[in-house]
Amino acid sequence: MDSETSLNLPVIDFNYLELEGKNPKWEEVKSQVFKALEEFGCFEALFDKVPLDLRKSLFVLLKETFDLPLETKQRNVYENPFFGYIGKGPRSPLYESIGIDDSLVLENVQSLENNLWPQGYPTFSKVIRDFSEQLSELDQTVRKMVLESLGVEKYLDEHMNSSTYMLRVMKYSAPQTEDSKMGVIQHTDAGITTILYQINEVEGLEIETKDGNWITYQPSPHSFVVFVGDCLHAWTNGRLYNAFHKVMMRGNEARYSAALFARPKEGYKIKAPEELVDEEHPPQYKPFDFVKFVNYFHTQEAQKHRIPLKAYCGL
Ligand SMILES: O=C(O)CCC(=O)C(=O)O
Ligand SMILES: [Fe+2]
Repeated sequence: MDSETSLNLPVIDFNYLELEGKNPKWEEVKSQVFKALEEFGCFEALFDKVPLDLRKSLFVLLKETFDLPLETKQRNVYENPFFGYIGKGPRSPLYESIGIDDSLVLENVQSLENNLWPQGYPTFSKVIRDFSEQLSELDQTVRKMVLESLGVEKYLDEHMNSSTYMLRVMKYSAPQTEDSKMGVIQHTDAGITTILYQINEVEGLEIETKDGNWITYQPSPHSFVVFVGDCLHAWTNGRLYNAFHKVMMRGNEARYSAALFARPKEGYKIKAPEELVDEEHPPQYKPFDFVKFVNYFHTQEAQKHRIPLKAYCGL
């Protein structure tokens, strides 16, 4: 691939898409989605359904949230690596985040709200919930298109019902001159899909192509980045690619982002449907439980491997 001319993510327009029934626009977008996810493992989605007001409110709220005292944020620390507050660490000294599990359910967001603001802050919960719901719509559209493209839409209900969402909001502090610029080290996302929104227009996200070039994503208030995670890569028996990505900070402004992660529910075994396994496509992974895989993913042993999923259950 010519590294000078092709270093842009595919851009796919989800505006004016009719969701009901088969129509030419749906088919056109669907084929763009599948091609992008096969080749790049991700794409930039134009999706104006999320109102700009909501995005602006989210920015204000996240600044307020991360400006709270560390002790307040740390009231939300749990053993489970998905949940709650993750503070700056030796491997990612600029990064902090808060994970809100099942953030489409208002009560879940409210319990975080009450922890952060004991006097209450209903706008926080409403904005987080509404934003999560809008992103989940885009996610469901993409996953429906993937299953249709593979001719396995009969599994759509099972596929959707066996997954759950978490919204993670993130802040990357601006590096001081002598700090490393590393925001998040290169990784693939472990779950099914990720819909990422860069809240302020501070660059930083970089995505690796199959041939080892890095694309710098140019943030825009109108676009979201959709990623295939390890579980969808495995479920499609390797047909969809799971791209490495990382965050490198530059400049002197903090960066805020939010990501909706779809992941399999605990106890659900990820196994490629039989339709996707044949002589031409031999099975690539043993069936696995996501939670057990993530526990492995966080071990030092897993970190030695470029592709932890292959080390864990590759065939
Ligand atoms: O903040 C970003 O742009 C990327 C974050 C990320 O890759 C992740 O949380 O998995
Ligand atoms: Fe990621």
